[in-house]
Amino acid sequence: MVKSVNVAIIGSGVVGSAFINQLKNLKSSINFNVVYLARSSKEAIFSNDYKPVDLSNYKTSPAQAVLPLGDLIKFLTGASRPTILIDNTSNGDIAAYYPTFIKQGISIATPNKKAFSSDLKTWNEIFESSEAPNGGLVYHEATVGAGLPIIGPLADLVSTGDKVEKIEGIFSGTLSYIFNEFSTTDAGSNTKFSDVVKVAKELGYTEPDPRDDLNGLDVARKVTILARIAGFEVESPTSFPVESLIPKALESVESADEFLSKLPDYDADIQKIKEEALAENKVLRFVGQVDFKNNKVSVEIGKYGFDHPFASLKGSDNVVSIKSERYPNPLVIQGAGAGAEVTAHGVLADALKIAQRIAN
Ligand SMILES: NC(=O)C1=CN([C@@H]2O[C@H](COP(=O)(O)OP(=O)(O)OC[C@H]3O[C@@H](n4cnc5c(N)ncnc54)[C@H](OP(=O)(O)O)[C@@H]3O)[C@@H](O)[C@H]2O)C=CC1
Ligand SMILES: N[C@@H](CC=O)C(=O)O
Ligand code: NA
Repeated sequence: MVKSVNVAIIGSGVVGSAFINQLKNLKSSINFNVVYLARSSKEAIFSNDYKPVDLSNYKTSPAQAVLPLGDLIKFLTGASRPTILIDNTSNGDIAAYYPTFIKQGISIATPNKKAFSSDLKTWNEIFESSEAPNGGLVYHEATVGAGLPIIGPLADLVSTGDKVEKIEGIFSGTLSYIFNEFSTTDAGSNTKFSDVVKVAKELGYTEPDPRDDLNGLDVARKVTILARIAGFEVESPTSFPVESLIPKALESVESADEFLSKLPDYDADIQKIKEEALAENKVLRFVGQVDFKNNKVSVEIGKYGFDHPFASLKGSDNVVSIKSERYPNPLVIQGAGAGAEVTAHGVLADALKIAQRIAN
């Protein structure tokens, strides 16, 4: 008999629409029955008899108001099959509801960092609920380095007894792209910082509001997640030093659009820092670090010599180096760390792993 799982998808933006497309073309022995699709924060497609949502025309199909989260849980647990919730939003309220979903036996696959990088209490609640009998499973590989295999391998090292000493890397696809384009070894380059920020947004690398990348918080969230997996009890992503690239005068600007329109006025400031680095034969890179020996977690802009591996990164590449007892020469993982397709495949691969464990 063919095994099946029910799937509820929230969000059809940059990552969500790529996810839906990949799911539509998935060849699997397990049947993924999409019973709920919130295509925006207002509209959802579902029917009370759990009829599969037609993914070929979800953008135009008749829709209803999205279900409040409590009602969504009732709807999903009312079905006879196990359910995977795919949260393709960056919404904090949905993230705060994860423990409730999991306690009700609903599994989660998501690229949304919010739940895993807020307070430590929520982190503990999520994983304790997941390990309890009948708890839902939780996979979140795409919360760090998009589809790159970082969380899985790090968790495997730790669960088999390795001791992590240091994790260091470039964890933002957006900031990698921006600095790879803006701060190069080429003294003749006249690329403007604000122009590259706009391109990074157009390419789908940024958070819905690019200020969440530029203020360092997105990197701080990823560093928090990796530190916690490695056993470092980080209280929150604001409990350690995080450098921001937002000009002081623009900190209180209301909208992302207004911020982007005013950013060119401050190009000269970051241009000066770049030129100072260039005079020392160095480039600027935005780096996160967890250093167990020195009990230090940090997120900051640094200067790196032309021959440093960070200096030759391309595009939106992330690179993470994990130094441990077993890997005194660090384990290094590198590749595209943002973008619709690479993120969606990370989420879909997680959904497949869950389905293989729970489908019936
Ligand atoms: N883009 C990338 O390269 C990567 C993204 N991620 C993560 O993936 C997630 C999605 O990012 P991205 O696709 O770029 O973001 P988008 O803004 O493009 O998409 C978010 C989607 O979620 C919807 N949404 C928001 N709140 C709700 C809600 N309460 N109910 C239903 N739908 C809702 C939005 O609808 P509406 O427009 O109506 O608000 C929109 O469709 C984020 O958590 C991000 O951090 C992770 C790795 C890489
Ligand atoms: N905005 C993020 C998206 C992935 O997490 C980034 O640029 O890395
Ligand atoms: Na990843």
